[in-house]
Amino acid sequence: MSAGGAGKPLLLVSAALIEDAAGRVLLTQRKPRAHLPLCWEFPGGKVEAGETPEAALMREMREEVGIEIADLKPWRFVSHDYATFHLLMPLFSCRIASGEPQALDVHAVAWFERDQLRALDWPPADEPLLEALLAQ
Ligand SMILES: Nc1nc2c([nH]c(=O)n2[C@@H]2O[C@H](COP(=O)(O)OP(=O)(O)OP(=O)(O)O)[C@@H](O)[C@H]2O)c(=O)[nH]1
Repeated sequence: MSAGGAGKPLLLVSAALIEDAAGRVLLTQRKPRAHLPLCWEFPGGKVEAGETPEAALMREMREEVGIEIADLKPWRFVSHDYATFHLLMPLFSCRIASGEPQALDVHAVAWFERDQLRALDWPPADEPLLEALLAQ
C-alpha cells in the first residue's frame, strides 16, 4: 500500500459482513470479466453521488443479491491503493431482514464456513478484513 497516489481517483465502496446463526459468512463472486475476475468478496458496491454509505449498501444488497438488510454497524474499513484508483471501503456488519440471497447481479453468491475463507481468491484490499474476521 502506498500513501501517495496523487491524481488517482478515490473510490468509495460499501460492503457487508453478514453471518448466519451458524457463523457462516455470505460472500459474492465477481464476474469473469470484471476487475479482479472471479474473486470472492464481501457483497457491496460503489457509493453513488448524494448517497450515504449505508443507503448505498442497502441498495446494492437489493440489486445484487435480492435481500433487505438491517442493523448496519460500522465494523472495519480498508484504505487500499490499486493501480488505477484508491479504494476506501467501510465494511458494515448487518443482518438479513428479508429475502434469500440470489445471484442477481453477481457471478455467484454463497455461505462459507470460517475455515473455508482463507482458501478463496480475495481482492488484495480484503486481506486485513479477512484477518480481523478470523481473529475474532
Ligand atoms: N463489493 C466489494 N468490492 C470490493 C471488495 N474488495 C475490493 O477490493 N473491492 C473493489 O471495490 C470495487 C467495487 O466495485 P463494484 O463491484 O461496485 O463495481 P465494479 O468495478 O466491479 O463494476 P461496475 O463498475 O460495473 O459496478 C471493485 O473494484 C472491487 O474490486 C469487497 O470485499 N467487496
